[in-house]
Amino acid sequence: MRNTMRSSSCLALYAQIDLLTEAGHLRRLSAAFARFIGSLGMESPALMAACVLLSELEGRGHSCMKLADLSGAVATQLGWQPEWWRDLRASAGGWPQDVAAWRKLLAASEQVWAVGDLDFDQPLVLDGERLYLRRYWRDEKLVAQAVRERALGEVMAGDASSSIANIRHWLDKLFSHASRGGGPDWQKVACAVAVRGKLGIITGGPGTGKTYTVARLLALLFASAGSRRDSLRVALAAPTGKAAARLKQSIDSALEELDGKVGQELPLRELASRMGAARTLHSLLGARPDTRAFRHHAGKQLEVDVLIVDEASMIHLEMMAALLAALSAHATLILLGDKDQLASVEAGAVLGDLCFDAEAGGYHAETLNYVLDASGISIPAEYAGKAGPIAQQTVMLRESRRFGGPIGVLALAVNRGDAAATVQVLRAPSEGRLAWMDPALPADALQLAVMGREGAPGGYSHYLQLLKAGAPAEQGEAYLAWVKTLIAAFERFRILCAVRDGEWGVHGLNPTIEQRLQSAGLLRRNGEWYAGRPVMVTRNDYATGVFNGDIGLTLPDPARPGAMRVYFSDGDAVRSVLATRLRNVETAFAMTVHKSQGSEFEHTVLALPRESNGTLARELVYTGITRAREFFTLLTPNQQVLLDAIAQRTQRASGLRALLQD
Ligand SMILES: Nc1ncnc2c1ncn2[C@@H]1O[C@H](COP(=O)(O)OP(=O)(O)OP(=O)(O)O)[C@@H](O)[C@H]1O
Repeated sequence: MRNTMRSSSCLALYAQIDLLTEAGHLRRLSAAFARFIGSLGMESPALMAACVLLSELEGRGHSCMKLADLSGAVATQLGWQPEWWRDLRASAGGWPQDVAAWRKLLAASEQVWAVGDLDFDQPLVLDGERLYLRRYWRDEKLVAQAVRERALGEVMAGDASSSIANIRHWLDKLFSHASRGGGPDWQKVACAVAVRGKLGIITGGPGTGKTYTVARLLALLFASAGSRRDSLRVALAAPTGKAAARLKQSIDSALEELDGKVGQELPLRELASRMGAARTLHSLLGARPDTRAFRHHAGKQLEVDVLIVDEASMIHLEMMAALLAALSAHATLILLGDKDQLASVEAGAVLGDLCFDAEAGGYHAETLNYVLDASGISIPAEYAGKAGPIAQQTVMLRESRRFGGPIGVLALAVNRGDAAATVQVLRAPSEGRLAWMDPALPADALQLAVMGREGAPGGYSHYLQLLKAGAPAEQGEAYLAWVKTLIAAFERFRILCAVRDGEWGVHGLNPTIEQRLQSAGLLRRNGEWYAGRPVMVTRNDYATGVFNGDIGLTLPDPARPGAMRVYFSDGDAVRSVLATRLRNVETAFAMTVHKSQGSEFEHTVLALPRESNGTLARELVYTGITRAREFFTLLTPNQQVLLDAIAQRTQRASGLRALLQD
């Protein structure tokens, strides 16, 4: 009886949810989630609608839903058409008027734990004016508490004055040059700040020297470790294998160069040789098949003293919570990343939240005095302020060493949201560095794939011609050297898409590029696994050791005539898997901007779709542009989509920022 009554009040809503799901506007998961919550207690249409919206927002990376957004902003966040929103509201019958009414309704629901009330482990959590899935609420609390404790914790153990003198000695040695722009040397400041506590956050755009700085920070940490120097355990990690390999390579070469500089005083080369390979966060934490739990956690922490994590913008909330739980209180955590890049695909915008004050600085007098003593640098008064504890341990690098020229200017204009300047840079002469195809046709993308463009020739022919020239006759090392050359040539060019579906999405472009390369005589497709097929792994596979986002090239197996293997670059090494063993892969001539994070290509092409779907934002365009090392080409079938994207910032609902600032 109760069930029938319960369901009948929600019949119209469920019918509407089903319609929206069938039309592809809702994830099937969202409807199932709402029904599941409904099965746990009294169903009310407004609660069920809130569940559907919360689940949709989670799918877009939001860790919670602000009740204030239920008056309409949610529809914009989801990129919904006005009529979908209108129909959903109408089918719910009454829609709570305001935040207070929503709070009252949710707090009275037996499926919701209103923080402060008795906790029955309900699946939904109402914290102030935000509604959460319980695990995200828990993760936000954990991350906030752990980073605050680190930032507020012990600074400068031992005899502080002698420690500071030692830091000053080493910083002067490691940063013997003057800052180029005449302003403070933020790289030196970043090292001083990071070495004083258990948390250091270094953010900055591409080429601002994050890795350059962290190599010096590492030397400084060794130098300040005193008698513990020889046993200092340092681990390097990043969200993807590729980013981890890049981090390791850059740190190794920077330490090599520094070794000459520091001389006998610090056996840097020897200390660095004990560091081991950089790992993905999954591998560092000990991911296990078929479970979200890691081998390392609060009860079995990582055995490291210093953990350096690159590309931190890609770390999602759940991963950051797991990482912080697994890191002991005595260990130093250094996060590197570009706060303005796209946030993780999964929920959370952790680096963005942590770096909220990074641009302004917001340094307390205590921080300013410490930096002056430890580095001799007087941070200008405009960066003084009253920001929270995390900001005191955060430094933004502001001068790009590598990323000057038109691409750098374009990235800055987009990052500022300056549409006029963006169009101006795109239209200005750039000696071939930049090209803007507007309005673009899919044929332009195909042409770029086959031969590049004027000023940036090649496209995918770079590696396909090498492939055509053939493998060396010998197997073994000679074959692997050839594979490495091919992978490096493939990595020179890439087409990035803002979306997955449609003619301008990866699903549309990949098959047409394949066909075009074939008709140009650059590819010989004979079946699914043909020589030269680039693939991206779409799901972690522990059996074959390949992970979501890994990119490999399909090539003949030299040991087995007729068989194909997929070769993945692994730092300096190459590993391979028999092609037929790879189950979750897709062709990767075109890939999404999201998946391109942590990679750079000599020539990057960014293709925007014809229609704005409301979710394209500035961070996506900025991330796409900053994947280009030498040449950038923008394809816009409709210029307005670019302008709309630049005008829109990704605002992910999260309570983390507020928790960090308390
Ligand atoms: N202070 C400096 N003096 C001289 N060269 C520098 C300095 N800082 C950075 N560089 C050089 O600038 C280039 C870019 O630096 P680096 O790779 O560290 O930047 P990054 O911020 O880590 O870039 P990415 O965003 O690609 O990770 C490197 O070649 C590096 O050696």
